[in-house]
This record gives sequence, C-alpha cells and structure tokens, in this order.
Amino acid sequence: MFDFLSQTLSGEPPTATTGQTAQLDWIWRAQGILELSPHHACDRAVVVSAGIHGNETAPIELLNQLVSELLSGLLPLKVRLLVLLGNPPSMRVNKRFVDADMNRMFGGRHARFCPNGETGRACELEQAMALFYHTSSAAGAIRRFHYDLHTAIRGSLHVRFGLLPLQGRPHGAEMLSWLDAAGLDALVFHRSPGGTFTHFSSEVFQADSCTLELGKALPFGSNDHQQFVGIRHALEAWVSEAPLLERQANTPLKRYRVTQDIIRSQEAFQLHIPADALNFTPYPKGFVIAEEAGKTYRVEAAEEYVLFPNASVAVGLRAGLMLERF
Ligand SMILES: O=C(O)CCC(=O)N[C@@H](CCC(=O)O)C(=O)O
Ligand SMILES: [Zn+2]
Repeated sequence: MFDFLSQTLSGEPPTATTGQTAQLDWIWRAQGILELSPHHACDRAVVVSAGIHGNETAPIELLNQLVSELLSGLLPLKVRLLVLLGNPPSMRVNKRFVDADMNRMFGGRHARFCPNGETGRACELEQAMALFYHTSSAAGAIRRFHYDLHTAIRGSLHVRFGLLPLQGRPHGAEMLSWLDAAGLDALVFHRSPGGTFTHFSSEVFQADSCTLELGKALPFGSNDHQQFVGIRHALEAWVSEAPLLERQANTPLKRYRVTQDIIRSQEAFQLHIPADALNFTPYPKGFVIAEEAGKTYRVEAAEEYVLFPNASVAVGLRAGLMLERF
C-alpha cells in the first residue's frame, strides 16, 4: 500500500495506479489526486483538499492519515471521496506558492495570470473535480460536498474557523451542523465572489463547500497533531457516515460576515495593521485600515474585525478582509 503524501512529494507515479481493498476501489488520477469509491452504492460525493498553499502542512498530514486509515481498512468508506493535495511543488519547498497564489485562480481565473505551474495546476484540479462529480452523479452519488483545509499565516483569536463562499442558495443544513459539531469556533460568510477553490465548487457544481482554517501554518514535522484531533474525528465520521458527537466546545459558534474586501490595487499600498495583530482583532469606527493613492479603507461599522491582513500580496489581490458579527 503506498503512502499518498510521500508518493506525491516524490513526484513519481505509484507502481500501480489503481487497486482495491475489501471495501473500496482506488484510482491514482495524477500527482496528488486520489479517488476512492466504496464497493456499495452511496449518495454522497465528497472532495477534501489540502495543500492548495504548500506551506500549510498540518491539513496535508491530516488528509494523508485519513487516506492511510481508509486504504488499510481501519476506517470504513461510505461516500465517494476525492482527495487532493493541491500544490506539490510548493509543498516540496514549504512555500505558500511558487509563482502565484493558486487560491485566487479558480473558476477559470487562472487564464488571467501569466502561465506558470500554479495556473496549470489550478486548471488540472478544476478538471479533476469536474470528472469526479460527474462520474459520481452517474453512479448515483448526487449530493456534493467540498472541504478545503488550510492553516493561517497569523495567530488568531478564533483558532478554528470556516469560510463559506458567496452563493445564491442557502448553505446546506447538514454541512452547517457538521461544522458546528466539528468544534469550529467561528464561521465567516463571504459576500462577494472570489477565485477560491470553495467558491468554484459551490458555484459550478452546487457543492456544499467550506474553507476550513485549522490553526497556524508550520513546516512538515512541526505540527502538534493534538490540536487537530477534533477535526480529524469529524472528517473520519463524515467519510464513514458515523454519527458525530454533539459540539464539545462550551461556547457557541460565532458568525461573521465580510464587510470589506481590502484589495491591493497598486504597488504603493500601506496596511496599518501591526505585524503581530491576531486574526479577528477588532478595530473601532474610523480606524484607517489601508491606504493607496486615491483610496482609503476605513472601519465603517461601530466595530470591524480584521482577517488575513497581508500587505505583501501581488497587486490586484486581496490584502485582507474586514468582518462584522451578526
Ligand atoms: O493567513 C492568511 O493570510 C491566509 C490563510 C488562507 O490561505 N486562507 C484562505 C481563505 C480562503 C477563503 O477566503 O475562503 C486564502 O486566503 O486563500
Ligand atoms: Zn491557505
């Protein structure tokens, strides 16, 4: 039985690209792209992805462990499952990306970037997802889900949280209660379309999709896996259709919506959020968040919370989000 992560990091295909166990069939579709199907019929098609940013290693290790448990028969598989390790070249060098941020390229936006490894990979992942959802539908698995796992650059006042893409239909109740039971601290609702992988799966395939932020980004081998036990159990329960225990956290899940997408549209761009500010730090009305020629971003509500502030993004990309509670 091959180790999916080692195989992906090696850059080589496995000796056999298909196989089966007592419970499932697997197909290695390409580097970092593995499909698993149970022998019995099922109605869910689930995509789990990690490593869209190569330095966010804990979720990559988490998915690798999930694959090992499934392939060894330790965990029963009850859904059709596509496991994606997003950006192997950036995983090899422990960087968020090699040339450009892939999580701004989905939904065909890769065509707007200078062609590079990430534009090609974003296109390959879109096609792998399309093939998976279509073949799953043909096999009767018509309920689509996508969880894209990340860790953040900064520390955070909410350690574990989900980001839900903008969509024209309500977010699925089953996914929302799973996120609650998984012990997340907060949910953030986007209010504009984006080039993220979850926006793509939600918009194009009507999947119930969520970006999961699970802690702070650290290199391979440096993660404290105790911090990821809750989400590991939640993912195991999801793919094996086992009941998930009630939420263990003693505070209810908080809800935020995006009030402002801070875009760096020029080279000369100043962000007034200190380097050590944690995600979800509140700022008062009137506070100047960022400035560039002809544009000043200010806190407009009584209080807004900052998320993912980053002045060094490429021109044209998101340099942070401002949020409000609701
Ligand atoms: O810590 C940071 O600055 C970024 C962490 C990260 O990669 N977050 C995702 C969120 C995607 C979303 O908005 O759904 C990203 O920025 O791509
Ligand atoms: Zn990320």
